[in-house]
Amino acid sequence: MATKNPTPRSGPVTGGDIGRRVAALDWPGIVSELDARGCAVIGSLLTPDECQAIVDLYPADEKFRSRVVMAKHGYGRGEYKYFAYPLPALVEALRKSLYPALAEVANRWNEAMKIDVRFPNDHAEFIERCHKAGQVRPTPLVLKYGPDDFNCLHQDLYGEHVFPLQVAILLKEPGSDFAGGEFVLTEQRPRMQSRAEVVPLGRGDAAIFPVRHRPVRGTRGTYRVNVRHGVSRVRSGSRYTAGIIFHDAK
Ligand SMILES: O=C(O)CCC(=O)C(=O)O
Ligand SMILES: [Fe+2]
Repeated sequence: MATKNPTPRSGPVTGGDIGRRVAALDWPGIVSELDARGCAVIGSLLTPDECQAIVDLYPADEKFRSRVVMAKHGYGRGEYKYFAYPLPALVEALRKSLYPALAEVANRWNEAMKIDVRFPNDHAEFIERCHKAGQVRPTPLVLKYGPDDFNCLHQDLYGEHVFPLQVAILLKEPGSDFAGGEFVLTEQRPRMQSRAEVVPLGRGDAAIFPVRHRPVRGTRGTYRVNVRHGVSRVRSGSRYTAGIIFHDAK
């Protein structure tokens, strides 16, 4: 399941190296995991220093457009903040460089699910489509969980335009920084009960998963499986994640 990035580098958190790092990933392996299971893990996409640099941004309110206290909305327990534009260089580089390979998957999936929408291979072009439709607010975010915090199963839909895949990067080390707090996906097939998958992540690992649904081939053709994601209860310590969502919000 995990595709290891062989050369994670440490160094300044500029985002300058991310494009090359993403290009060097085993994309055929990632794509075949996405097609077969709906989820793929990129091992060590970010270095520990890069993870910490994102965690360190969290208190800097000027970098964010809003803060959400999850319990207030019934979303779970814990909090998150959406970045403001311009995004930090590292986050912008991740959003831009991860997009093109995922757009190819998204286009194939939409074709399989008989959904007419197709995605350009350049993220800036897709964002222009969002902005023209009034989806102008950036969606990349940082989530922060403490003891007993959790994230209810949900889908990150923010308007008419939806890019079908998203990425979550774990920024803390399970086992030492926190316990519990597993990343969970559930899949609901038509007329069947839901099935859960726990996705094991280490610090710096990135999970790629469907925003809303994915195609699964059955005996009577391809059908849509409804997917939701969330986080189980953090048993102790502090857990942070960075979420890269490719569509913007109304
Ligand atoms: O904290 C997590 O692992 C889940 C984050 C999440 O819901 C997201 O990135 O959209
Ligand atoms: Fe989410």
